[in-house]
Amino acid sequence: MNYLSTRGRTAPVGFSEAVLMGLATDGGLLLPETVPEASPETLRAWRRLSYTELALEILALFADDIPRRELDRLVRRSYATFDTPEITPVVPVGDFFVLELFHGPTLAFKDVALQFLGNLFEWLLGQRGERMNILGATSGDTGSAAIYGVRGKENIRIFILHPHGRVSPVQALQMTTVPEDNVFNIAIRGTFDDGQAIIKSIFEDLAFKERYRLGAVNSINWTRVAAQVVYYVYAALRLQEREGADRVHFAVPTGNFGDIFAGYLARRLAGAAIGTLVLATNENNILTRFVNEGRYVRGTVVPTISPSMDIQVASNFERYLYYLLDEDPERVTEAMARFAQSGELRVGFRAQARVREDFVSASVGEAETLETIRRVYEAHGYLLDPHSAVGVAAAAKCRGELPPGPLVCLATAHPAKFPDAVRRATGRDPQRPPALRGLEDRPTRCEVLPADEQVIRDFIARHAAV
Ligand SMILES: Cc1ncc(COP(=O)(O)O)c(C=O)c1O
Ligand SMILES: N[C@@H](CCOP(=O)(O)O)C(=O)O
Repeated sequence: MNYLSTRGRTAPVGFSEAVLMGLATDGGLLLPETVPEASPETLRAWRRLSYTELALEILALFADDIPRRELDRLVRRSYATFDTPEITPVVPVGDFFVLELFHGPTLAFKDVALQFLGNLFEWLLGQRGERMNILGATSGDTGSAAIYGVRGKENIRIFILHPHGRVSPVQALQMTTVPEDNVFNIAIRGTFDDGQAIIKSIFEDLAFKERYRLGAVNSINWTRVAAQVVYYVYAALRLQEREGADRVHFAVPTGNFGDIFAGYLARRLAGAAIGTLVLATNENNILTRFVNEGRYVRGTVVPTISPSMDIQVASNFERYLYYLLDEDPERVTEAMARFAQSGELRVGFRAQARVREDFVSASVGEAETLETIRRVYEAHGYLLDPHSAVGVAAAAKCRGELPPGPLVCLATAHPAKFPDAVRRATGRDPQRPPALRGLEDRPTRCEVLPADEQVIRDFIARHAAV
């Protein structure tokens, strides 16, 4: 399988190169040259597979230059760190289902891809006798999941930028209490969008990227998306088996558009099993406005009680745009340049109609999020974190637009990562799982720096392994 850039000016590369390249050399994002489609017979056979077996089948479609035995070993090792053999259990809650994606080491959906990517990086670098300095930006969850994915790995150092004071206290502690000296935390005085813009700009400086052998852990990296496709297919097949459902709908709390883009690809891969995708946003609702009005207009980031979704410029939107603009890299390049300049991007009526076929969308405010946590807890004894609650609330708003069939709401983080919001909603503190106990008692390491690209470059130059 070859990977192409959304901007068309990077020579096609194989999977391993794509993993190491991260951002395409022309500043675009890598995509497989064709999206594989599973036949009805294959989907039926996949129903019998465990999560790890299914992950192997799906990842093998994308990672075809990794020997299958090695891929199998990497997949098993990655998911052995989860606290349930189901990896991503599908749990009934009233008249919908929750897909619990928080059973990995840092209690958020990011672990599903980042445990795998950490092991994959280590293996690829070991094969080549190379080292890597990872550079990432986080609004709270990618950071700790990436750090836990590579902590202590010999040939890797990791630099994570998070917005100072804009992640939850638990998220900050998860990142900054990791003692391994290959981990560097940087709290920038700015937003996640500032951090993401800085890292993309640094990756675009190919001489710097090459000199410091920079790698990406954000959903810039194709592996992130590929590994997230698995749980959509897994949940849909489980419910087809258990409920006799034809098609399963998904509600996805969305920020950087990585998770729902994985859902979009899962539907292309397993079209017969996956129905409508509900794109759920908090007050930072640029994507909802795009789906409902066809205009993608950058706003100011508003801090919310679902801080990991406090994003205005959604990185993976460019990957979706590539398909929307008929896989024409010139049009994507032009559209992205226009957006960078004016902060606005519009698509025509035909494209808008396609968007409406791909997604339904609603934006959810703070009061509705809290009310959803309270209502679901009181009615079903199930505690949602505020991000997952945005998904559940948006799905309720869009219910009339969904054809018949089971609805699965993605639970993207454990409620204990956001105890303040949960307490406000329900009057009780979520129980802390063992992974979070004692965090406050550990020493922290973090550098607070301005959101300034040159300052970040200097920091990397001082601490990177070359
Ligand atoms: C808990 C949680 N939910 C939802 C999201 C949104 O996911 P995405 O950025 O892939 O759209 C994030 C951040 O990525 C998150 O950390
Ligand atoms: N919400 C994310 C933002 C970064 O998204 P990514 O999927 O591109 O890594 C986070 O928790 O950091």
